[in-house]
Amino acid sequence: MAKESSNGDHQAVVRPRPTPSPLRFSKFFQANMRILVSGGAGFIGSHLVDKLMENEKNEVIVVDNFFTGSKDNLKKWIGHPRFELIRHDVTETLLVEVDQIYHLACPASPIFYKYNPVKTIKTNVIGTLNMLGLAKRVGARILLTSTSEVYGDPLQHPQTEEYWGNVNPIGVRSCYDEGKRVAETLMFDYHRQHGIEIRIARIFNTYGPRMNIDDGRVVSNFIAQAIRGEPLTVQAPGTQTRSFCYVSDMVDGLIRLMEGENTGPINIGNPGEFTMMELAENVKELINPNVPVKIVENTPDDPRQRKPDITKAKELLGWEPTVTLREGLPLMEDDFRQRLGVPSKQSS
Ligand SMILES: NC(=O)c1ccc[n+]([C@@H]2O[C@H](COP(=O)([O-])OP(=O)(O)OC[C@H]3O[C@@H](n4cnc5c(N)ncnc54)[C@H](O)[C@@H]3O)[C@@H](O)[C@H]2O)c1
Ligand SMILES: O=c1ccn([C@@H]2O[C@H](COP(=O)(O)OP(=O)(O)O[C@H]3OC[C@@H](O)[C@H](O)[C@H]3O)[C@@H](O)[C@H]2O)c(=O)[nH]1
Repeated sequence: MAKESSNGDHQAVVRPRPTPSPLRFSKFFQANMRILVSGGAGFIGSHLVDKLMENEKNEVIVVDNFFTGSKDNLKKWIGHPRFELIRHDVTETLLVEVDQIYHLACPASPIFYKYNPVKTIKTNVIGTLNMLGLAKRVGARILLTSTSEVYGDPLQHPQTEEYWGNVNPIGVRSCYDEGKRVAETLMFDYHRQHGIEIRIARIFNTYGPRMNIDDGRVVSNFIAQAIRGEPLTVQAPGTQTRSFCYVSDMVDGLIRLMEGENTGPINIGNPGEFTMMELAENVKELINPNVPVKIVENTPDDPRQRKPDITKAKELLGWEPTVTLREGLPLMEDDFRQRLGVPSKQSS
């Protein structure tokens, strides 16, 4: 049933949507788009919710188990008539009626996804199965936030979507990277077998306000350390690279992917590439030149280089990032200073 289109996208014969509820034919019915965001209390999810809520035609339902997310991230929407927040673990089934599903639920920081690896796999596999089952039942379009980690420790640089990756199946990161690879497989199998409308975003390292202060990822660690006047902990050797995307650019890319006609997978990330030593130098220069850099031990299987090829995103979504690292870091600093209660020298 599946066809390959000229741009290499897979297109299955889309099955007809289930008949809408009779309420939809009522003259009083307001034809809103009802959108489910799993993991919507987290970092990227809560920014996505803010953007979706700007459109008065959208109703947003967030489900989250609050493992790494928090109600605080959504406090401005709690009680809003177009918004609902449900404490729910995606490894359990969910019965709601929605038109679109953004499926983000999954811990993203290595220290959190390694904390309970079996649970991380269950979230990726059973959680994605449950979301796909829901999409199939109600005829919703579903977007999965996959990751650049599906490329593992990449032997191709920069990474294009055609690259199949170099992933350790039995390592300490496997619960996450192999989990996301299975999640992508499930998405395509539901698409080919059941005609579900799918979208897959391969997200590269994203940063911005609202990241947990103790999230453990490198940008949040360095900014919190610089504000507190502590050494910046560069994990050895410090020559490993990452490409950092500001969260507003990411949200824009995710919505374009959902609204467009391409299944993906599509890389969404900022191609600006930095070594961890260069990132530390930028944070020092912009936030606190007095903090030292301290080389600390790394963790197993840390990818040595990572940079997205975003040709597809540019061509198919008309998307490219607009916020540079040096513009984004100070925006995140303001948010961290507020939450840490440490005003900048100028404002104190
Ligand atoms: N931020 C990045 O750099 C990045 C990069 C690649 C992919 N991603 C993906 O984007 C998504 C969001 O990442 P983030 O950075 O916002 O992380 P995050 O940890 O801030 O958000 C994840 C959210 O999912 C919730 N969650 C976790 N397990 C759940 C479960 N079993 N049931 C219900 N809710 C659950 C958490 O409580 C949290 O609110 C994740 O799927 C992640 O894999 C993020
Ligand atoms: O304090 C720190 C933390 C991390 N690092 C280094 O910074 C680099 C980035 O580490 P992070 O923990 O921020 O994130 P990673 O790139 O390893 O993984 C991320 O990849 C993409 C997403 O799927 C996830 O958000 C996350 O898994 C690594 O090389 C790590 O060794 C430091 O040098 N110091």
